[in-house]
Amino acid sequence: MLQGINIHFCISEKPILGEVSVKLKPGQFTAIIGPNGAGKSTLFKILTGDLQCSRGEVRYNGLEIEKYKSQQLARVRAVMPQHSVLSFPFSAWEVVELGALNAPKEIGQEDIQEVMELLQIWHLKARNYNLLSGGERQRVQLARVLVQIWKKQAFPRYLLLDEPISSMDVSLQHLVLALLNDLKNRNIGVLAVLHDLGLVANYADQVIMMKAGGIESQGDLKEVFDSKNLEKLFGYPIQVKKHEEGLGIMVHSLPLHHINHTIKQAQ
Ligand SMILES: Nc1ncnc2c1ncn2[C@@H]1O[C@H](COP(=O)(O)OP(=O)(O)OP(=O)(O)O)[C@@H](O)[C@H]1O
Repeated sequence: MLQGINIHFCISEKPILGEVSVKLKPGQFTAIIGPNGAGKSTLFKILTGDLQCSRGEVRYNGLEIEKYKSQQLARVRAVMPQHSVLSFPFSAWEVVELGALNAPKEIGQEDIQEVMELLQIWHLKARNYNLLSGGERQRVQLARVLVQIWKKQAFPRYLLLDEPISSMDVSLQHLVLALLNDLKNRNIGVLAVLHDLGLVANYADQVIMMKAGGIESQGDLKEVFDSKNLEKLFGYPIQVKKHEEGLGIMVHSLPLHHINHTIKQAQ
């Protein structure tokens, strides 16, 4: 299990996170959602080890993150940050290959090709990464972290992704989320910061709802992901409904002019 226990984080004595505790189980897809500035990326960076919390602790499979050597930690968790800037003109292939540096030795060229084909970026392999589109770059970065954890291991592992599909078109978003769901069978826990509530509703098992540096609710999607909690979280009317023909869950936010109209009618 990946645990964040009583995490506090301050910048120049200003609290950014206060008393945050989260649990991420292997074999589950957990989404972190919440309004802008809620502290999602800060929590994400603390869980990955990129930031140190002021108080509290992070544990991977029971062991404190500080006790792992960097190579050991790379075997237990792979991280895709929100932005990855490269100062060298690496090809897409070379960027994905970087994931193999942190992977067990048996990862081969055929594994890298398999991952790139699954993410539909094999044809981009020789292209300069910096000149790719936003959605193409995201898939290359995703391929890099998938390569890192591609080979099955006996112990639970974790894949942490900060807004991994924000630049992708709708068809690729579904392709990627379905692929991430398949990783659950490899005893991998997936944690993703996501803004698209419709996708969260249909792919996540667990949800962590964050607001103002704290956790509003967390738990099974079926239990916490409802209109009432989402309206409270975002301060905006949001409807969550089951599709009439059983084709998943639909999330709908009314356009602002309809809301203003309804308020005026009620006055
Ligand atoms: N280095 C920093 N210095 C000062 N304030 C910071 C710093 N990093 C984050 N913050 C503040 O901490 C709060 C949480 O930021 P964070 O990036 O974690 O939010 P978020 O939930 O990921 O937001 P978004 O949805 O907009 O990406 C924000 O108010 C932000 O301005």
